[in-house]
Amino acid sequence: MSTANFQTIPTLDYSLTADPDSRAQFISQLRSVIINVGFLYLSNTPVDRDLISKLKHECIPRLFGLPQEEKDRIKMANSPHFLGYSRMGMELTKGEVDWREQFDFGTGCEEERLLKNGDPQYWNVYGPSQYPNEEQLPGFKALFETYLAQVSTLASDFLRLVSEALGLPPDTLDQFYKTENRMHLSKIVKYPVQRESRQGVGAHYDGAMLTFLLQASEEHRGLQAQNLRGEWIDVPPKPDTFVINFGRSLEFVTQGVVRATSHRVLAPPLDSQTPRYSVPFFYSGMDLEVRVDESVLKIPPEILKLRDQRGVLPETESINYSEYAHDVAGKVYLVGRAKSHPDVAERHYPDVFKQLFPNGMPLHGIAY
Ligand SMILES: O=C(O)CCC(=O)C(=O)O
Ligand SMILES: [Fe+2]
Repeated sequence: MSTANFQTIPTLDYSLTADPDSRAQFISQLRSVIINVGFLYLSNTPVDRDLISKLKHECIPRLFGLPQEEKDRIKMANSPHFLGYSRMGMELTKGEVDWREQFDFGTGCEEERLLKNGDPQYWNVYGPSQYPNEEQLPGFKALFETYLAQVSTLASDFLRLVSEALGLPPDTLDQFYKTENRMHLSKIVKYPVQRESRQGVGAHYDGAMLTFLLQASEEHRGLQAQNLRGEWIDVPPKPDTFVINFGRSLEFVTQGVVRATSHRVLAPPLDSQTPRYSVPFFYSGMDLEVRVDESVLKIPPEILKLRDQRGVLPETESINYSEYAHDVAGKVYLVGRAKSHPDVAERHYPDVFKQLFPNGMPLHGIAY
């Protein structure tokens, strides 16, 4: 199947997992993909198609069409949990502006967690989301929460398939997700046609073990993944699929068997008539105290051999999340969020901000 110098992204059919014979075929395809590509389309998932259609065609355009003052009312700078609305130009990747407007939402965590003196600051990364007023966007909160619940279940089931593809018992990776009250992060993103630069999102790795991406504008390319030769390969929207990719935490615990693949988004070209919308869901609610570098899994030699045959992962243009080599997952998450959103960090985590930005606020990270 796919090789490490992939030119296209493979599609896996989730319905194969329903039957024991075809399930084995699925697991073997998944094994090749996690080792060599680190990106796939997943078709025939149980996530409700009507729900997705409503989200794409009704909710998302209305969400971005809200009056600016209602969006600013729920701005991310209000939230120590890095949840809420970010205007265009408020987010950085590798210190450069990402030209996207977005809402960040978390799953669960309706209540604020009350921290006591001495509790680690990163416990505060979980907390309530900020939703627009119900009157302004009737039904949106309920619909999006249902969507997130369905994708969370899919992600948790998919993680078991990954364990099996690694030649391990299905529940092996569940050990990193034991805490009851955890939060997964999702975003609803708009990449407008714009003139400043083509950086929709700069080259990066994701941190969470799994990302489930809904490409919500069928007419737009833009997402690209980097193969072993360093070439940027298009990941165009494919109807009725999710794009799945794997993050640095999973790469660490699997001794590099699973590829965390560098990716980026190009903003729509100037002759586009429409913006590009997407909805990434990060299976990010790992136990905050986990040190992934100390939790490396014992992987059967025949699987390690496949990794070695793939070859060494090259330097890519992505550099982020190397902190997993020495920090607990909660700290890595906090630092990652603070680098992307310095204005939020300055307000809620001033000492983290000072460490990361000793020369003060980067040009475009100023709180509005
Ligand atoms: O919008 C997309 O298609 C991907 C976004 C992404 O890679 C991210 O937010 O981590
Ligand atoms: Fe990403």
